[in-house]
Amino acid sequence: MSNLKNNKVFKEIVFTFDESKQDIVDDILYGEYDYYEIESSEGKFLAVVSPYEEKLEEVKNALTDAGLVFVGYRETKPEDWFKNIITEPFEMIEGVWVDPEEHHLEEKDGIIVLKIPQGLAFGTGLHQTTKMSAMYLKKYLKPGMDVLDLGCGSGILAILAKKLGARRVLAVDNDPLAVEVAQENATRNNVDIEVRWSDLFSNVDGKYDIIVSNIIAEILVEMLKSAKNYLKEDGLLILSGIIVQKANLFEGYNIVEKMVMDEWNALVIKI
Ligand SMILES: C[S@@+](CC[C@H](N)C(=O)[O-])C[C@H]1O[C@@H](n2cnc3c(N)ncnc32)[C@H](O)[C@@H]1O
Repeated sequence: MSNLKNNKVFKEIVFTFDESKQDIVDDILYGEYDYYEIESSEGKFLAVVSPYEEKLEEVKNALTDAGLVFVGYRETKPEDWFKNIITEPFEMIEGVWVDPEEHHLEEKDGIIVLKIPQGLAFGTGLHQTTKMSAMYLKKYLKPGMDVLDLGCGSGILAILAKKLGARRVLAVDNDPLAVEVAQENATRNNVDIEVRWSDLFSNVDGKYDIIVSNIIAEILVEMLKSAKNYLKEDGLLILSGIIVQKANLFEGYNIVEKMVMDEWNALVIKI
């Protein structure tokens, strides 16, 4: 686990839980904040946590404007923050296991094991949007391909891409903490991938057979405007993190394939 977590206390904001607002909540928080339900004797609550305190104020206002009722602040240590999260290995998608706590699973008979501890970056392998991206990587990535993971979070997809036989893998994120965590996870998984800070393509070089990007719909649409410059001929985009209501933002693109899990869409696009 990142040394950034040691002894650190994080601020959390707590709201009353309102199931009817789940889509709005996902739309505001997805990809940038950790958020989870708390059950207590007084009912259900929604807690939002971020290593960046100033961002919490912004999100507090956005959620209040969306009609959620703010209850108060709490302090949480990573041990508490992560305590509801799975520590046992689990099969993220067929043939790909995630081992959060070094259980030393063996990679045999074509099984891939990703060692990804629960951490401060998104990408534990539990979220539908990560799973759909992983399924498409498994389907479309052929050994020797070059892959860009744009918005790498924990680095889970970049590490998977390398283990599926990719040649060059570049993983970028605009959150410095994610860059640090992804670097640590690359070392932990003993894979040779490049990890660096980049806001969309600002620090990306080269051309790729596959660009995989699991970010919110609006940012993906922005990304698509210049994606062609970073794709090889016949290159593909694997996009995920698209909430169903925003799928229409991708009308007009050449959609090769589409998958839906709960309220999330993933698309394979050719441009
Ligand atoms: C939903 S997480 C995806 C993490 C991981 N790839 C996965 O699929 O589980 C989205 C990531 O995109 C990053 N991100 C958001 N906007 C970005 C931007 N403009 N440029 C680069 N990364 C961005 C966030 O910091 C976050 O780590």
